[in-house]
Amino acid sequence: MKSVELAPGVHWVGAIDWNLREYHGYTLPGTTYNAYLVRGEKTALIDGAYHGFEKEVLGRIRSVCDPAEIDCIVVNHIEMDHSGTLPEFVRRMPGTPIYCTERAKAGLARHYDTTGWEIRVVRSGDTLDLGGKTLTFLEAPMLHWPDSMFTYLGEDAILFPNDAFGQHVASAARFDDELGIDAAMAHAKKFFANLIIPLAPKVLKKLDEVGKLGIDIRMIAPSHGIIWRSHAAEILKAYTDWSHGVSKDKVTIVYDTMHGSTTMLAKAIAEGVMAEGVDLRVCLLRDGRYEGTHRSDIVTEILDSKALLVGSPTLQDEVLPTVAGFLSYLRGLQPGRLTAKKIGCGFGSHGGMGGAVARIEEALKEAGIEVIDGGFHVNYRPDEDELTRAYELGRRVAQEIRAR
Ligand SMILES: Cc1cc2nc3c(=O)[nH]c(=O)nc-3n(C[C@H](O)[C@H](O)[C@H](O)COP(=O)(O)O)c2cc1C
Repeated sequence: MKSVELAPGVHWVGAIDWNLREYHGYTLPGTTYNAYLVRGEKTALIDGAYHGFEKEVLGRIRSVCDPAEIDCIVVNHIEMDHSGTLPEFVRRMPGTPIYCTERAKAGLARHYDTTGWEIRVVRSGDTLDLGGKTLTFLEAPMLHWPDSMFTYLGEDAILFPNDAFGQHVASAARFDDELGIDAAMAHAKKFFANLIIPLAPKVLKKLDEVGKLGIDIRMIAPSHGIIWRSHAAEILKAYTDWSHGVSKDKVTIVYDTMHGSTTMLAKAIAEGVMAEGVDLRVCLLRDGRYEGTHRSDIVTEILDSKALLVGSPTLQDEVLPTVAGFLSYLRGLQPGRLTAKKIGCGFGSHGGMGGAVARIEEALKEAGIEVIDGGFHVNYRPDEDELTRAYELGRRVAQEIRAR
């Protein structure tokens, strides 16, 4: 097992979960659980990994020092993908002080039997002097759990922000310049779209707070994925842009169908959007017969789209289950919390009663999307006139976003 040096006395000692393909509703090509050793006169371990990765992390630590030499453990976030190794580490290193926030202390006790654990609560601005290396703590509540905090290593200007700026990717690359900036940004964007969107106002506030501290950030070492060594400024800017909802003139159409009528509408709308020269993604939700686009990839497309059109036929007075699942996921992510608001509308086919389009538009509003155009629905197969009206809807949406 090898560690990877970030700076003299600072090592990555994390674990690679090569085969993880799904995590809280999000598809991923594996991930890493990043833990770091910081060695001054004393040695600190920052974060950990999921239960089951103890041997891997300990093996990497051993390539730097005897685990018995660890003087303290920093828990930036209690979620089990970072704290799962903690019980075993405490068992092996009894009495080792654990530094975390007040809420983390309470949360750890809800996950593990913390009897006898030496937990020391820290607050923003508190420091831990390791002798030649100084850790400063910054509470970051709800980025992304109540217990979250960032740790800053002043001497090397390295920020350990746990999940913030992370990405789910399993690779031999440990650094942004090794993976390539385009791939690193693409993974970071998907992570932001699936986890961070509802926290956008908090991200902007925290970035402002960090900016006012005037600290130098040369490297950002998150708890998942690659370490931002050459492109720290770019990922900071990307987080600012994504939180502000900086978007392209781009429309995302998401739909599912039983017999193809809603597909006909989606395609006619798409033609209208393209006729206006606006960028477009058309995403079929998985319905078992076709390999559709997964909701976690769809929300990544929505992040930088200005408009979202959602289509479904009516099924028992409802939307199709695939569409319902997508809308539920979208409501949770709350794209309305991004500074720039998105526009949207519903469309679909029905057998006379309808209902799906109204449900879609209700859900879009609840997600914070401004609903325009009052919904577009047809009875059974759309005729030529209805397809022309669908095409015109596409044109109108494209014109509207260009005008904004
Ligand atoms: C099981 C089932 C339930 C349906 N329930 C409704 C309904 O509650 N209200 C309605 O207006 N149409 C209902 N329909 C009719 C469909 O909405 C209609 O066939 C529509 O054109 C299908 O669109 P698609 O071709 O995009 O799948 C139902 C159809 C099926 C197969």
